[in-house]
Amino acid sequence: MLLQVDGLRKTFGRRVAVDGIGFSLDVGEIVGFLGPNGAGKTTTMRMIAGYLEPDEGVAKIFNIDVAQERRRAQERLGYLPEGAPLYGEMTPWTFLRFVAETRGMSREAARHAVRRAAQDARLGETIDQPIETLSKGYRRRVGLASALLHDPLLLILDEPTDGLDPNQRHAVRDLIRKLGEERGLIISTHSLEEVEAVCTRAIVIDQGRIVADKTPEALKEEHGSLERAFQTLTRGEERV
Ligand SMILES: Nc1ncnc2c1ncn2[C@@H]1O[C@H](COP(=O)(O)OP(=O)(O)OP(=O)(O)O)[C@@H](O)[C@H]1O
Repeated sequence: MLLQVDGLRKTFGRRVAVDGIGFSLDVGEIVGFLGPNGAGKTTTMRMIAGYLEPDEGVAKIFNIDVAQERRRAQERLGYLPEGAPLYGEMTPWTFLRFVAETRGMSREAARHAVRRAAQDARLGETIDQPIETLSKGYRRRVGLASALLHDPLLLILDEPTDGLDPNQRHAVRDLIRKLGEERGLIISTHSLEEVEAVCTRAIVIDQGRIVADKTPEALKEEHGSLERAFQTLTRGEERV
């Protein structure tokens, strides 16, 4: 099993952000986290990626407990946070080399890893262009490439197509599908169309809990459409 999550729980003050989330994931699966604003998607992803400690529960990547052996677990996953920071004046090449070296790779290994990640993220000609001059779509690909540098089998992407125009969205979705062939992916999205287009499984989260975990087709069949499923399964109350 690539990823096993059991009973994850996180509170911030009196607010329960994640309230007992559990699921598992295998290679070849692309899981979409769906849910209203504030449902707990990002908090769950951050706990799985080892950037936030759960109050309760465990996440294990290839049986490695993320909270107990954070570094070993993180070597096996790539995480693209929402609005990941990039250094605008650097080119993707220098930025990715920098990230690879801060990850402890030798110069030679870093060069090799950057070349492969740039190829996997389809950076093409933009590799030598300052990041601040790139379109949002290409900047997102630079972020993706940085998550792919160490060739992880698990990828966690927080709203990877948010803010992109339809063409760029299409291109990044193609990329996600391709990456998902040999890896396990979790993406969060507010786009039901995206879930239908790329996800093999949809996990609907509401108020910190999983309220559905099935294929997009099964959700559609049960509720008539994904939109209806979303409306029925989530309470739609606005959270801060
Ligand atoms: N660091 C924090 N401190 C306090 N509250 C937080 C913190 N991070 C998240 N929360 C709260 O936890 C709840 C879940 O937030 P989270 O960001 O996980 O939701 P989300 O499903 O990713 O939402 P969105 O779709 O808006 O990105 C929200 O009520 C949020 O305000």
